[in-house]
Amino acid sequence: MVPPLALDIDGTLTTPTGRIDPRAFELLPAWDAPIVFATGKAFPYPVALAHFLGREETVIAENGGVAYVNGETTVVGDPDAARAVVEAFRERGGEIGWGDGDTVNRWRETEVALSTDADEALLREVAAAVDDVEVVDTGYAYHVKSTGVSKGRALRVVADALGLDPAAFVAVGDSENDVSTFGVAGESYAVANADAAAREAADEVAGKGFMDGTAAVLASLRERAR
Ligand SMILES: O=C(O)COP(=O)(O)O
Ligand SMILES: [Mg+2]
Repeated sequence: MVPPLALDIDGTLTTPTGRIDPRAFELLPAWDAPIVFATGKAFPYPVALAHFLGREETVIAENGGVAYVNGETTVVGDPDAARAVVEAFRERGGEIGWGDGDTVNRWRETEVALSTDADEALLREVAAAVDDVEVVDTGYAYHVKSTGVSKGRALRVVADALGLDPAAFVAVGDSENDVSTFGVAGESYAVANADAAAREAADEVAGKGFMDGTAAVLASLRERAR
């Protein structure tokens, strides 16, 4: 039996230019165990991915602020604290950096994400003055979120709802927002493009980056299950 998976999206299932790698559509629909899509993106993104892969919509969004399993949504964290930090950042001249429309934050319920073009030093300075709020750099965005919220915590909630031991999961990811997942899953892999925090936390670093790395991990898990 192949193991259940906790898969990060950006940097892990994508190409270096941020598209979903087409191999996701070959490898994931037939995976014969639960897959949890665990992302920093807002709730609709992993739901849509699962939906269009024909998988159960079992997802962790907003770095653990939102979890969805068996039709039930769990929301944790303090969005007001995160929004207050971003408001103070703006008052001091900072810009979120997504331009008009901002679909990145439109459906976000528990945290705020800023472009990597945003003034990181100013953001960190403003956030440091507020209790229980932190800035997480995924390489794709700066996330302003409650400190207690993490993908790993949410994975415990989701695994419990699925009747699985979190340690039964194999996790694959690429950045500091995956470190908590790696701590909860029984086995963890950082893809080769991963940041230092993810590489350090993972049981193994894949020889290849992005979906090349993830596909190799999945192939070896399938091989082992034979
Ligand atoms: O939204 C981000 O910043 C990163 O998303 P990810 O957790 O799927 O890599
Ligand atoms: Mg990622």
